[in-house]
Amino acid sequence: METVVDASTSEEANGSAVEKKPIVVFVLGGPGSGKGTQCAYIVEHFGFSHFSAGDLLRAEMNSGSENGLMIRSMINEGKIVPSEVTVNLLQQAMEESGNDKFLIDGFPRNEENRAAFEAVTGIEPAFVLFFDCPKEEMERRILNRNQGREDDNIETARKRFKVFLESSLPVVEYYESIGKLQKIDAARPIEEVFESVKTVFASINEKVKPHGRAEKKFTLLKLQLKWKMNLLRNGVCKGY
Ligand SMILES: Nc1ncnc2c1ncn2[C@@H]1O[C@H](COP(=O)(O)OP(=O)(O)O)[C@@H](O)[C@H]1O
Ligand SMILES: Nc1ccn([C@H]2C[C@H](O)[C@@H](COP(=O)(O)OP(=O)(O)O)O2)c(=O)n1
Ligand SMILES: [Mg+2]
Repeated sequence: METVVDASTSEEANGSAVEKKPIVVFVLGGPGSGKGTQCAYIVEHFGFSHFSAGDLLRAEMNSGSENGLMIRSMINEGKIVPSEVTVNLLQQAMEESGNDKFLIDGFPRNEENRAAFEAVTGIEPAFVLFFDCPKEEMERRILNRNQGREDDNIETARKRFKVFLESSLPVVEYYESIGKLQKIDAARPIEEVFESVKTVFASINEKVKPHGRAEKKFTLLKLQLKWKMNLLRNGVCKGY
């Protein structure tokens, strides 16, 4: 499988200026495949900021915001929350982080998520990690997770698997078709899975060198400006 790295640089339309772009890695896999677990290790070893779309949605749901009830009912039905909400939360978290290397976990979960993120931020992932795990193993892990999540019950888990097959797998296949997918066998012990993950990151690390402090700040300022311009052009949620 080919690894296509958006090597954090891109040519401007006029071909002259070379701009540093934030590095985004999407982390996909069925519910319970081990995305969050592996992301914690990646953060430790490779200096990324980790944002789980599900965690951000749960925080929003518990914050008493006007979207709270809608988010809760979607999550408990195993459905995917409208991209407008999720992309906003991700964008805000990225802006506030001060980092320019992001692991986006559990996103994009459908084509709408994928297109909205790209339209709003103008960012395409450097590559996409996909944790491949049999359904029975994911089910076991979810039922043993013990994090007090309302959606970690057998009925909701089955609905989530169905949504994963119908809506998320096509996105995984899309990234495979453009050579950006890094598939990892997730049905092994945590340390073994991480060995494979490390190999993927080590091989791209040379090209995805951390930016210096000044560069980071400049990249972030440019990013914020670009997002604001995208918002002006597209409206807050039109064009999704
Ligand atoms: N490779 C693994 N083998 C066994 N259990 C795992 C493995 N990876 C994660 N787990 C456990 O499975 C559950 C789901 O993992 P998590 O990282 O939350 O998955 P996801 O974010 O994909 O839903 C957690 O309780 C976690 O400790
Ligand atoms: N991009 C996303 C990510 C999660 N959600 C909602 C729907 C998902 O079933 C829940 C839980 O997602 P989360 O990634 O935390 O779940 P897992 O870690 O895969 O078990 O959140 C969403 O609507 N859109
Ligand atoms: Mg998770």
